[in-house]
Formats: sequence, C-alpha cells, structure tokens
Amino acid sequence: MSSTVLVINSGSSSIKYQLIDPASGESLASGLVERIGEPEGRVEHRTGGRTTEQRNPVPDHAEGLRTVLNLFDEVGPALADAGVVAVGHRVVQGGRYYDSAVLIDDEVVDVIDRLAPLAPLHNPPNLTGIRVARELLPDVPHVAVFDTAFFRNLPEAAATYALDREVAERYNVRRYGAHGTSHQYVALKAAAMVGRPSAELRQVVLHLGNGASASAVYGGRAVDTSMGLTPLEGLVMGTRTGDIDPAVVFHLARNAGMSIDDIDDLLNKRSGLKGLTGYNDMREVHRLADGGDAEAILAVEVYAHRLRKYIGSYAAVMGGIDVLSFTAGVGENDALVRADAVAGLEFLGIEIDPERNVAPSREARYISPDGARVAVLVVPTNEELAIARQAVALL
Ligand SMILES: Nc1ncnc2c1ncn2[C@@H]1O[C@H](COP(=O)(O)OP(=O)(O)O)[C@@H](O)[C@H]1O
Ligand SMILES: CC(=O)OP(=O)(O)O
Ligand SMILES: [Mg+2]
Repeated sequence: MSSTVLVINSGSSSIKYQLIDPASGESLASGLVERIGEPEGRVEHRTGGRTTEQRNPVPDHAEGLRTVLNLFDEVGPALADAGVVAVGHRVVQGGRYYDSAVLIDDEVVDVIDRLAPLAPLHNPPNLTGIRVARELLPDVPHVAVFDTAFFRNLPEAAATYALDREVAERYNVRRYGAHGTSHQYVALKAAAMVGRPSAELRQVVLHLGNGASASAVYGGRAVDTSMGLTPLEGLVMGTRTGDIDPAVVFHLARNAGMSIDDIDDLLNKRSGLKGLTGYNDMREVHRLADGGDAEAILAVEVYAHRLRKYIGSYAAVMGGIDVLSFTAGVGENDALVRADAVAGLEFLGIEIDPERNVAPSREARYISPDGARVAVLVVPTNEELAIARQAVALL
C-alpha cells in the first residue's frame, strides 16, 4: 500500500481537502465544505469518479471536518486503510519563523495563533482546522505548510517598508507575502517546461484566484511579491482592494465616521471586483461586461491595469523577463484577462498567440507563439500536491 497525505485548507467559510499519493501525484479523494456558519451549507466529496453531495447547515469548522471524516467512512476511501502517513495543513502566515514545513506541536499552534493579526482572514480558520483535525486524527503527524515560507528570504530591499525602523521592528511590520506554495510550485514547473536551468531564469508568476498575488522569481528564488504585511496588498482581488493609498484609511476614519474595524471589513471583504460590480466572481463580472455594464467593463480594466503594472515593475526589478506564468481560478481559465494583462507589453518581448490563449485545456501549456522572447504559460497550480510532498519530505 502506498503512503498518502490528507491535505486540509481551511478558509474563512470553507474547508477544502484532498487525499493524495505524493509519490504519483494521484488524488484519491477530494472535496469541499462550503458556507460554514450560514443557514445553508454544502459538502461535496469526490472519489473514484463519483461525487457525493450533502446540503445541510454546517455550523462550524469542527462540524465540517467531522462531516468530511464521516464521508471517508461511508463513501470511502476508508482513512484507516488508506495508508495516511500525515495530515498536511495550509497555513497562510508563518511570519519570520518558518522558511519550510514544520511538524505541528503546541508551540507551533501558539505561533500561528500569535501571528493571526498578520493574516486576520486566514490564520484563525487555519488554526481551527488544525485543532479539530489533531483531535479527530490524533495518531498521525500533522504538518503545517506556510504560504509565507517561499518569501521568508526576500531581499531586504523588497521586504522592508520605508517606515520608522523602531516601529516596524517592534510590531513586525514588513512584507511577508502569501500564496508562496503556489508561486514556488508554478515557478518550478515553468522552469521544467522551458527546459532551461532555473538558476538563470527571470520569472513572473501571477496567481489569480479569489485572493490574487504576483511574484518575481529570479534563479528559483523569490525576489519580490505583491502581498505585504497581510494578504490585502497588491493586485485587485475578488473582495480586496489590493494597493491603495494608506491615506484612504485616515480619510474614511476622519470624514466618513467609519471605525477601523469598518474600514478593515470594507477593504478586505467589500472591495475589489465585488466593490466595483457587486460580484466577486470574475465569471459574473464578464457576464455583466458582455451585456454592456459600464461598471463591470471598468472593473476588468482596473484588474488588468494592475496586472500590467506588476509585470512591468517585476521585469524592471529583475532586469528583464524570460517566463510569465498564469495560475489559479482566473489565471488558468480566463483567456480575456490573460490577453488584457499582456496587452501593450510587446516592448518587453511578451506576446501571446490568440488561438493558443483560447484553446480549452486543463494542462500546463504555452500561450506565446513559437520563438517568442518570453515564454508565456498557463500552469495549473496544485497547492495540495505541493503540501503533501513537503509533508512527506519533512517526515
Ligand atoms: N472559467 C472561469 N473564468 C473566469 N474566472 C474563473 C473561471 N473559473 C473560476 N474563475 C475564478 O476563479 C476564482 C476562484 O479561484 P481559486 O483559485 O479556486 O480561488 P481560491 O483558492 O482563492 O478559492 C473564482 O472566484 C472565479 O472568479
Ligand atoms: C492568502 C490568500 O489570499 O489566500 P486565498 O486566495 O485562499 O484567500
Ligand atoms: Mg487558493
């Protein structure tokens, strides 16, 4: 029997999970618990080509995980017979503590808890997932794989904010990044695709999901990234502003009668595509834009404008660019966004082949024309597989 890893990614209102054979990369089961804490919850469990769906309220993450483990019992594969050697947990914020995966003990739990202010939407649910999973699966090692690990050794010039040094040091204010497991996975895969030693490659990776971030990877090492102290900075996201002038916060606090918590909620949960159009899902935004909705058309332009700014600035940071990769929900599926993101960047050697760009495929592929100076790629990310591999490597 081969060894498997159960990977858990607990988000604010969802739990995604996958049982993976890290050696072959095969996914033996996967699923999702959605709308935790809302009146109508939904659980989807996929294994062996079959999907089982349940629609019940899921009051909290503990109940959600219990439901998942029951599904493994009832529908399979039975975890007791599946050779589970570890549970791998995605944790967004590891601060300055971790540059690689770590075995979870009470001290690690304490650190993740103390770092919650630096990823307020992510670390608390990550931690709940860890607590509950350790209770329900006490006999296997649990491993934390941090989104920040790949960015732990960013050059100081990229990681440092031009803020009073003492304040920054006392309150741990610096750029930590996020989505690092995905950026690293995609950069490695892209280097293998172009067949050049990663040591000399200047890569830009665009992870465009609900949360979205860009990274500059030079010689296999992250040299800059768009998420900062928290996953709020950088690109336009489903519900987050990305970059804004910090003075917007003072302005709203002083003139709109909003509290800091109100503004936090506004910038993180009611902005981005949702703030501009009412919808956080790019598919809905396109649907509106296709119908001539001026706000949706502008939202797509704002989104793409930000992407072009980051591609250009990272090319400047690295003295050029050899590979540009698109990944995650929007990056993998949205040919329009990809085309808009590179429009006008021919001066950097970036061009795409319109037919390759729209060809339906789930595989990693080139969308630049043969012989182009910059390899433009779509590389489906697989954070779960990367987490499973890092967990077994640690053990
Ligand atoms: N066919 C598609 N076209 C455009 N956007 C898509 C498509 N499919 C999914 N998406 C976008 O991908 C997002 C989810 O991406 P994903 O990487 O799964 O995010 P997360 O891991 O943050 O939940 C959705 O919110 C949606 O906007
Ligand atoms: C860090 C982050 O933004 O993660 P997600 O995209 O899962 O929200
Ligand atoms: Mg994601």
